[in-house]
Amino acid sequence: MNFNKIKSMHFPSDVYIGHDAILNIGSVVSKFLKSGDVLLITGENTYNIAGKKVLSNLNDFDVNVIIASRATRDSIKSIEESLKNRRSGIVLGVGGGSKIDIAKKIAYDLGIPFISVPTTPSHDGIASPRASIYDGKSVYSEEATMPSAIVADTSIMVLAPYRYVAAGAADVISNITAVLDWKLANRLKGEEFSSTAAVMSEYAGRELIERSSMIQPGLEESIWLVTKQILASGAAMAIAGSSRPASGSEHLFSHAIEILGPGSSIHGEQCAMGSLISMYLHGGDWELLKNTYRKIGLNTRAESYGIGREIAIKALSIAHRIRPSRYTILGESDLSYNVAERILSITGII
Ligand SMILES: NC(=O)C1=CN([C@@H]2O[C@H](COP(=O)(O)OP(=O)(O)OC[C@H]3O[C@@H](n4cnc5c(N)ncnc54)[C@H](OP(=O)(O)O)[C@@H]3O)[C@@H](O)[C@H]2O)C=CC1
Ligand SMILES: O=C(CO)COP(=O)(O)O
Ligand SMILES: [Zn+2]
Repeated sequence: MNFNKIKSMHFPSDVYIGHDAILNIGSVVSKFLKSGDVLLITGENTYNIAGKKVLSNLNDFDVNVIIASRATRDSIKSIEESLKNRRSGIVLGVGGGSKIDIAKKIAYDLGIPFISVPTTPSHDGIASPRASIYDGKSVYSEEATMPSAIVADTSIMVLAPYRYVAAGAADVISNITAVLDWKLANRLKGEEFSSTAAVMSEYAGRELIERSSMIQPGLEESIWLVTKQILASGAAMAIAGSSRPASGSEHLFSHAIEILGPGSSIHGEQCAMGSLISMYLHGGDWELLKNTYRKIGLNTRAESYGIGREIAIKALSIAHRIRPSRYTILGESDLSYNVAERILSITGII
C-alpha cells in the first residue's frame, strides 16, 4: 500500500439523533464556528419544515440563509459567487440529499466545517464525505467535507412523507448490490477494495432487510432504524474514500433515470429498481429484495412513477456510460434493446 496516498479520515464527532435533537444546534454551531457567519443552505420546502426551527435556535449568530435547488455545478458556482463579500465560517445543510450535497461541497471549497441537518432519512449522503453533483449530462461523485456534526431530529423527519423513509431504506439496502459490483471490479480489474468498508456497507443493508417489518409509516423508531444504518453507510464511504461501497450498477440505473428526466421517482426508489436488476444479473436473490421493498411499501414498477417502458429500457441500456471508470455488472458497452427489455420484464420493473 502506498501510504503517501492515504488522506486523513474525518468522522463526525457530535451525533444527535432523536426527538428534539434540533435544540442542540446552537451548542453545535458554537463548538465548530471559529469566526465569521453561519451559512444555512436549505430548500423551498425544507426551509419551512426545519430551516425556520434551526434559525430560531441561532439567535446569537449572523446567519446567511440561501434557498438552493438541485446539486449542479452551476448552482454551486453561483452560490459561491454570491458569498464573495462575506466571511462564512460554517455551513449548515438543512434538507434532503440535494441540499446536504450542496452544503458539504461548498464547505469543502471554502475549507470550513459542515453540519448535516437532514429533514428526511431518504438517502445515505447524510453522513458521507462525498457529494453527487449533476451537470445535465452525467453525475459525478466528488470529494466533499464530512460533517463535523449530525443533527437528525426524528420529530421533524417522521413528518416527511413516508415514501422518503422507504426510499432511504432502499438506498441502504442497495449497498448489497453495490458491494457485489465492487468485488467484481476487484476481481476483473484489480480495483482497490476495502473489506472493512464492504462489510459495514453490506451489513447496514442486511440489517434493514432483517428488520423490515419495523419500517412503517408514522413510526419515529423507523426513522431511528433507517438513520442508524445510513450512518454506517456514510462511514463505509469515508473508509473507502469513495462512494463505491454504496453505489454500483443500481446507482448507475438511478442516475440514468435522473438524467433522462422522466417521472417523479426519487433517488432511493430508483436505486430499489436498480438493485433488482443488478441482483438478477449477479445471479442473486432478487426476489428477496423485491419482497422486502413490497413489505416496506416501496413500489418497483417504473410506470407507477410515470417512467415509460421505452425510457426504462433506454436508461438500462446506457447506464454503464454514466461512470465509465466504475466497473459494474453492466459491463462496458450498451445493453441491446432486447436484453434490457428482458431484464426489466423478468424483474417486474416494466
Ligand atoms: N452524497 C452522497 O453520498 C449521496 C447523495 N445522494 C443524493 O441525494 C439526492 C437524493 O436525496 P433526496 O432527499 O431523495 O432528494 P432531494 O434533496 O432532492 O429532496 C426531494 C424533495 O423532498 C423535499 N423534502 C425534503 N425533506 C422533506 C420533508 N421533511 N417533508 C417534505 N418534503 C421534504 C425536498 O424539498 P426542498 O425543495 O426543500 O429541497 C425536495 O423537494 C440525490 O441528488 C442523490 O444523488 C444520495 C445518496 C448519497
Ligand atoms: O447515492 C450514493 C450512495 O447511496 C452515492 O452516489 P453516487 O453514485 O453519486 O456516487
Ligand atoms: Zn444512493
